[in-house]
Amino acid sequence: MADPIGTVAGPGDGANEFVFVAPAEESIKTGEFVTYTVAVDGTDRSVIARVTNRELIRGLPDGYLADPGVGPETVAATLGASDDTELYRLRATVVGYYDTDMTTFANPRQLPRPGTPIAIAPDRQLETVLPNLGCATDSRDVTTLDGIAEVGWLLNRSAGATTVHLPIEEFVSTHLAILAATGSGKSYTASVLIEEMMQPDARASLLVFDPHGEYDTLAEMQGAESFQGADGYEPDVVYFDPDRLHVRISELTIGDVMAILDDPSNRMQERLASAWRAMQRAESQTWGVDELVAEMERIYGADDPSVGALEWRLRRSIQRNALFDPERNVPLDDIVDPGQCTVLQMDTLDRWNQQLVTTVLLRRLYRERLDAVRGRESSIEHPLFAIFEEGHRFAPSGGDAPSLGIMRKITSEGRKFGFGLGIVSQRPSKIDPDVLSQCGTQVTMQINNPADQDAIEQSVEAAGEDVLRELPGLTPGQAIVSGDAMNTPALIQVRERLTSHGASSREVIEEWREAYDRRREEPSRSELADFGGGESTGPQSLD
Ligand SMILES: Nc1ncnc2c1ncn2[C@@H]1O[C@H](COP(=O)(O)OP(=O)(O)OP(=O)(O)O)[C@@H](O)[C@H]1O
Repeated sequence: MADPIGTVAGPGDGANEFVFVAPAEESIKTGEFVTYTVAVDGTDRSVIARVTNRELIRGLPDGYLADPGVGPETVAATLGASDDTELYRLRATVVGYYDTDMTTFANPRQLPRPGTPIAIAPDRQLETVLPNLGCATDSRDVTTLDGIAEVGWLLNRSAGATTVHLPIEEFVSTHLAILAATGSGKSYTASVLIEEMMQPDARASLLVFDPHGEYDTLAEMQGAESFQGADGYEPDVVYFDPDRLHVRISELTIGDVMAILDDPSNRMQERLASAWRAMQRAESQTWGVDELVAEMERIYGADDPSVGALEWRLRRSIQRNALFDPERNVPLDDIVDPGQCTVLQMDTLDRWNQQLVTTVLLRRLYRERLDAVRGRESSIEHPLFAIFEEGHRFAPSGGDAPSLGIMRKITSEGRKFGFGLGIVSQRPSKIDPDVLSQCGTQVTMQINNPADQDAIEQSVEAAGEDVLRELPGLTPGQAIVSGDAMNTPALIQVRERLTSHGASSREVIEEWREAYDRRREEPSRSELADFGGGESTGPQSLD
């Protein structure tokens, strides 16, 4: 065991809790991982525990400290106190010992006895056992493993001392949530994970649904040396701009059309549904509003008033919306491929069109994955991972987005079909609770809003109360990682991106000052007029 830094004093309040005492110079922070040795069924086990609280139990008397002009060392020297005058009482919760057969933590079912020495858990041990990497020992060089994502390092340790790697397979198959207040580093962290998934040892097939155009700089991965494989691999980053995002009309369901037409009457619904079914049975699936209206007229007659009203609505809502097309859709072959990250740029589409294009695309992708897994012909023979910036927009808790149904289906069943979702959001309380609670791995960053904190507490079961208490105090780039990809939650500093960050907020003051300087350097209108330039109606026009 490493050098002891404290000694167990006795049990704590909770069943898994104990208290230990340590001198001040050890400066152990809450969230730190400590270790002790205990015999379990005759075998010595190295147990890990998380520090949850610390309080000063003996320090210099307040009366002496009241004078800010006198330093604590002087007070201590005056009192004849030695260096260990300050003592801390720390509470810790037992995480467990690493069971190499189960490759996760096991509960030792006993607390350390008073007097047991406590040490800081070694970096190498934590790197091996904190994330769910399935290691067969409790201390190995995890950097040599394939398919892992280096996300950052333990926050309580010095920069880079204890790196944290997440198993990519785990978070892509059981879904991921990245939750944080605006400006706390959500898209930064998502980009770090994307970079890791596009490395030569993972070669992921990724789709990024980007409503704000925040992922433009991922293109830097192409051609960058750190992304190149020995066999010539390099990631392909494909941007799909809004002009290329189309929904083929025949791919809409009758439910989508009813929602698009904004509450048609019962009579209209009946007419539309029978014509729609007839069109879907037709051999050619490249039909538009004209063909659909002709079918309704064939069934109900050209004079039918409901058909007339429907025609008007269909032309206004579908035919005049450039998103819908009788023929064109988003070719799946163009957007999914191993080693390819496709960014669907939706920034110029309104929210409704963003939801519609996403709904239809997700349904198609899901169907292809279902066919692939069931042994039927499929155009997507490999697993997929789709990331949603503004995730609450596509799976809102109010249930009013057409995309919600397919998002729920994929989060509840996608695992079986190799289709994972990553939800990025600044409003966890606005995400559908079913979708959020199905996200097996969570990266949670600074959150101040109480409603959002509650939503996290309810859905992110894996992160215990004591860890979630840290949320308001985090700064940008700091995160709690919990869930399936971890054996126990940990507080981390997310590493720096390899590509540059495209979503930084603008430096307003700097931009004002620069604009002011530029303006001062430009000759003024009257100066231009003096030189015979500009559009002055001054003396020259009088000539
Ligand atoms: N891990 C990190 N390392 C260094 N800087 C970071 C890190 N994470 C975030 N930042 C800084 O914080 C800023 C905000 O991050 P980011 O753009 O990801 O926020 P966001 O939560 O996505 O915000 P928004 O909701 O506005 O999109 C970044 O521009 C970057 O400067």
